Amino acid sequence: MTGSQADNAEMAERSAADIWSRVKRRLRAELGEDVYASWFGRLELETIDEKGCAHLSVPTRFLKSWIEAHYADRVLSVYRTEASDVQRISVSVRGTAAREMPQAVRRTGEPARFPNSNIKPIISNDTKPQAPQSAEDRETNELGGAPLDARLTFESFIVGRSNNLAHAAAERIARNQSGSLLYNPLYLHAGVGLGKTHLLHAIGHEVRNSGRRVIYLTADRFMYGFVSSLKAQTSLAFKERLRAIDLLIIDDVQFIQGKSIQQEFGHTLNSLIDAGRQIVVAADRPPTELESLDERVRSRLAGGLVVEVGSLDEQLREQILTTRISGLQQLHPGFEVSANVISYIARSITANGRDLEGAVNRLLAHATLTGSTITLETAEAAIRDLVRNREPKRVKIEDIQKLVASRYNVSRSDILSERRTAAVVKPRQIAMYLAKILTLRSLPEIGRRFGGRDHTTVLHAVRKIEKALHEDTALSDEVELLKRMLQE
Ligand SMILES: Nc1ncnc2c1ncn2[C@@H]1O[C@H](COP(=O)(O)OP(=O)(O)OP(=O)(O)O)[C@@H](O)[C@H]1O
Repeated sequence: MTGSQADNAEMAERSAADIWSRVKRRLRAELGEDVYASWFGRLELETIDEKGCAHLSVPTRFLKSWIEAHYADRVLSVYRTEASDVQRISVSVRGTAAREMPQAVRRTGEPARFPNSNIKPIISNDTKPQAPQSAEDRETNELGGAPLDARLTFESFIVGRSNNLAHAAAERIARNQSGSLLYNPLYLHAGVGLGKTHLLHAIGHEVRNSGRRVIYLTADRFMYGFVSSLKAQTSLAFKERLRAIDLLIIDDVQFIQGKSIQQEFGHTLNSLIDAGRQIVVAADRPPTELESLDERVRSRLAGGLVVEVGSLDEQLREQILTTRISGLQQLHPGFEVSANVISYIARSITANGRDLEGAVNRLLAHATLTGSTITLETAEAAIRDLVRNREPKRVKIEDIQKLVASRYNVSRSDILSERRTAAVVKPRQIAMYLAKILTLRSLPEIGRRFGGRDHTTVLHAVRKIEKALHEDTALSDEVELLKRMLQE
């Protein structure tokens, strides 16, 4: 590198760092100190490549998947406010970043090259409308709606035993032109990566293609839209606009928080339903278990059709893999994956659709980087960490009690006892909270396992800790650490 090239690289690096500081400042201002500290405090910029992808990194897989699932759109849009040439972002786990970004020159300002550029970044501007085309698009933008991903349609959704009811209900609603509403709201719930968001987007596309007005919001976008309209004293206009659309889709409703926002959410639900507008929501749990939501909102959500999307069985996993691979083959004609390899992956990756997608991307990266055929051995090596790291671990209530007791210097029998001193109450409540979120046990069952307590005591503990986690960053870090230790 010549002296002036080095100077240019240094300048580019400095300006990328300045922009990144401004992006972080904006995120902090928009999301508030608590949310920022919990999720973005350790987010770093690694590099920006020549295709305009900002490669960010975090120290843990957990942070990566949380940011991807809940804040990807927001980070991209804030980034683009500061640097309009940034087209997309990708988040990796530090330490694995080098593996995932084989030729990126990290933090140098030198352009990076990505031979496997067909591996989709988590959110790309390509899937967004480039410029508002219509009044409807403008309205969607004003309301802070998220774009619909062009890949997530009914055509690309594979139907099996575990999701046929959800699929049928979604399709019925999307194709209903009769003017009378069938199920309102439609409430889909499922564990992580089982296709809820895919179905929501599919409904959105279908309804929008029929000329009706659709807005797709994630819970945080709903909260953000409402809070910023309040700040700008335009909340009435916001509500009116929201009520004027035909279909409101809200993803991840379990994250709607805050008393006034919940009230507003409840009013919005009521007035849209009363005005004959369709609502479709998705969450990671049934409405009865949305413990942090107001009772009236919960019952309104439960008042339509509630459908669970079950886990993907092996046959469904195989079909999803086959469809994804044949989609990619249109772009990469040489990308061949044998039936043996597909069934090996379908047997090995059982957790969710997102991991299946990750596995296919790994195979493609392997094939395009090495140019070699994918054998069972290469597939096994390519997905090894996905299989090992992502397999959900069964957490036992007893282990939770033991770990929390030792962390807080009390005994397990203290936790099970009737003692009510602060030194025992707090760890007991944390242990109950962890039991609720890390195991499939019901509240009454957890109560029984905590010295024969009533389920309302458990519910109280869960709510108390959930609230405290939002207010106390140190506690939130502490609980996060306990969670990880239990799942490791
Ligand atoms: N039945 C299916 N057919 C095709 N693809 C599927 C199916 N189920 C899941 N997927 C794919 O799996 C990935 C994860 O699905 P999706 O994002 O819809 O999950 P989710 O249930 O919304 O999870 P989360 O709660 O984490 O947001 C997506 O790429 C999706 O297209």
